[in-house]
Amino acid sequence: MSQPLLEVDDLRASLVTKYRRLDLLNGVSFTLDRGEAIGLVGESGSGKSLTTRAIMRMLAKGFRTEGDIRFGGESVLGMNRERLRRFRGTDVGIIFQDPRAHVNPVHTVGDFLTEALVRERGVSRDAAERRAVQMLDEVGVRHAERRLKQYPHELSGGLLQRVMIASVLLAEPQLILADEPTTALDVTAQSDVMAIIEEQRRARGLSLLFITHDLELANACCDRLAVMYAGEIVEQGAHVYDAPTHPYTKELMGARPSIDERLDRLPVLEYNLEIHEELKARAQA
Ligand SMILES: Nc1ncnc2c1ncn2[C@@H]1O[C@H](COP(=O)(O)OP(=O)(O)OP(=O)(O)O)[C@@H](O)[C@H]1O
Repeated sequence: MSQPLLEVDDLRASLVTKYRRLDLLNGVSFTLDRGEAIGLVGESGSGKSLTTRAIMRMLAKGFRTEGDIRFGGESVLGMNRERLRRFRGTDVGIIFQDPRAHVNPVHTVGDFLTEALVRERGVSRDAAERRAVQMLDEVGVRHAERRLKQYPHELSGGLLQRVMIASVLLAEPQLILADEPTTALDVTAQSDVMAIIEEQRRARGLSLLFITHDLELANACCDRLAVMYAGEIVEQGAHVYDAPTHPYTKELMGARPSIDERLDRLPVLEYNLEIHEELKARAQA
């Protein structure tokens, strides 16, 4: 069998202060193959974001990380500063919940999209702009050339999230890490943005680590689910949604929104049509 792209093995994170030690991740283990999507699901505070920050070595000072994280067989915890920069900037693309918190408000969309290409890859400004326009087009941003001249505050949240997706794809990563990428958006933008991430990921054969509290959305987009509770993965696999075994997963299933709400939120993709048809039939029954 080929080696997984990402291996997380007995990951532990604790916050150590002068007076106490808080164990927040208690032995998280999972693997992600090339081209595979895994949904890391759990309620607020279960440890999803800490897990992703630990993978990216972005935990704040005071955290102690133990365990093993390998990317393409290489230890992430052993990466030197330069390698870590490439890991974060090129190997892995991160899409965050709130795009506004991750763009410089005084830089244009064009500057944001072309900066890394020009500075890190030596691409000429003209060529970088052409690539940016093409990528915006691919993620469904119309009037792309005009958008390059605009500032983030001139764009809606959904549009800005598409710009973030374009910027991630321009770096040609192998893994996309999406941390609640649609939570801050309105319902229509949510399903559009998720559909774009999914289309692009599948077209490019990328792996996806999708962090969400939304079990249904994760099930619609991912090959496997891993359910987190209190800093641990309590259950994982391809059949978690259809046949949950852990009481906490069953509880999460019970807390799902109504069928109508669920229909609105799911991205309408070809491979999801079956789920939509089933939900519609149940709504009409
Ligand atoms: N800097 C910190 N100091 C103290 N506790 C922290 C810190 N960061 C996270 N925690 C705690 O770690 C636990 C896991 O947090 P984490 O942010 O990973 O949860 P989450 O599942 O991503 O939730 P959410 O969906 O709300 O982001 C929570 O109990 C949180 O309060």
